[in-house]
Amino acid sequence: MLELSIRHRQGDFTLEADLVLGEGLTALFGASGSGKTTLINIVAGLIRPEAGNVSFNGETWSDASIFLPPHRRRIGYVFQEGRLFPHLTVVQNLRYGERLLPRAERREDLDRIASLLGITDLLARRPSHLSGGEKQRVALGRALMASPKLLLMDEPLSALDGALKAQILPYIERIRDEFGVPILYVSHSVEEVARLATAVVTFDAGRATAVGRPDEALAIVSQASGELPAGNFIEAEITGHHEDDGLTGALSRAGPILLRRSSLPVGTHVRVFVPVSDIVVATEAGEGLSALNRLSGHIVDLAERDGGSVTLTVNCHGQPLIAEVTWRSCRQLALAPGMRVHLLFKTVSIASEGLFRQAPR
Ligand SMILES: Nc1ncnc2c1ncn2[C@@H]1O[C@H](COP(=O)(O)OP(=O)(O)OP(=O)(O)O)[C@@H](O)[C@H]1O
Repeated sequence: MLELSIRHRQGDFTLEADLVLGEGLTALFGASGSGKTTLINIVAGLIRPEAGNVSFNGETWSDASIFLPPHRRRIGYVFQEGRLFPHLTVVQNLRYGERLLPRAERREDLDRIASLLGITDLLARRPSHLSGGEKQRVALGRALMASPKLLLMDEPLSALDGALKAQILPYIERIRDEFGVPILYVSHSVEEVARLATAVVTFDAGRATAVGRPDEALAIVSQASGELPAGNFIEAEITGHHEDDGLTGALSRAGPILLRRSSLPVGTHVRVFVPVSDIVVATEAGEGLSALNRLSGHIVDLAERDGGSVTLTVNCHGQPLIAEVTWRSCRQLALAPGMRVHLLFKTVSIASEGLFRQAPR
């Protein structure tokens, strides 16, 4: 567990963070210049914070009198561009990762890591003979070879194009799921956060805030980034594939959901993205509608927005969902906090890119 309570000023900018981060992958998300890299550098021991403490699993890394240098923290660091050593082969780059470790502490097996990352056939090559995606997989392998207690990834995919990113994401998922090493992951991409994060910290002008559940954080993140329309991320588990009509069923806390046919196996945990604008609010469960998805819950919040609309937050059995209606609909339906409503959306509102596979729980 990483505990961080710090304040650090650099020029006109001040970073403040009071965080407790556990297992899994914590995404650090925020606008450019909001302090994500500064936080990563403080954790890595590259910056000593002006005030406060950093500790990991009970060991103090930084306080008023202690400042552990980076190599004593056992951290793996993966940068935007892999920063491989050009004169070393892939296998030598991987071995370099463990050079600072005493022999007795070398836990990682090179063959296992190479096979996990799909780089076994590349071991004899030099970085100049690798693609961008292959280089980044080697960089991940080198970080793992150091048997790190914590992995820091600072936008590891941002230098890659969309297709390459999609190839690397499953490897990062495997690291998250199979290594049991906590990961701090800086990203500007909602898609990466939706797919990878088990926790989210948002950054706003130097203020770092842990946001409760990832699905709530993602609603904030997707709105802030403009990358996706405002939407809901519903956590669900694939329950079955309906061969007769080509649909896939999933079960969320809010109830069953029908998706377009997916190739994900039964039991897979997913986050399902449903755009706010695709949700229809009804006070009665009507018949004769084509929308296959009908979830119900109680209104917990009504917030007026610019442009004559109202944002509703509905608690559907513990799954918060956001919908937007016009003021006119809000008045006509007499929507008010505490009222029970039904939320309808079409299966086709869930794009195949809006289905994000999750770590098993
Ligand atoms: N050495 C420094 N001296 C003074 N100001 C600095 C220094 N390093 C960074 N800053 C400022 O601190 C702020 C936070 O920078 P940081 O790199 O942590 O942001 P970030 O959220 O990682 O941004 P990006 O997403 O663009 O990488 C910025 O306003 C930056 O200009």
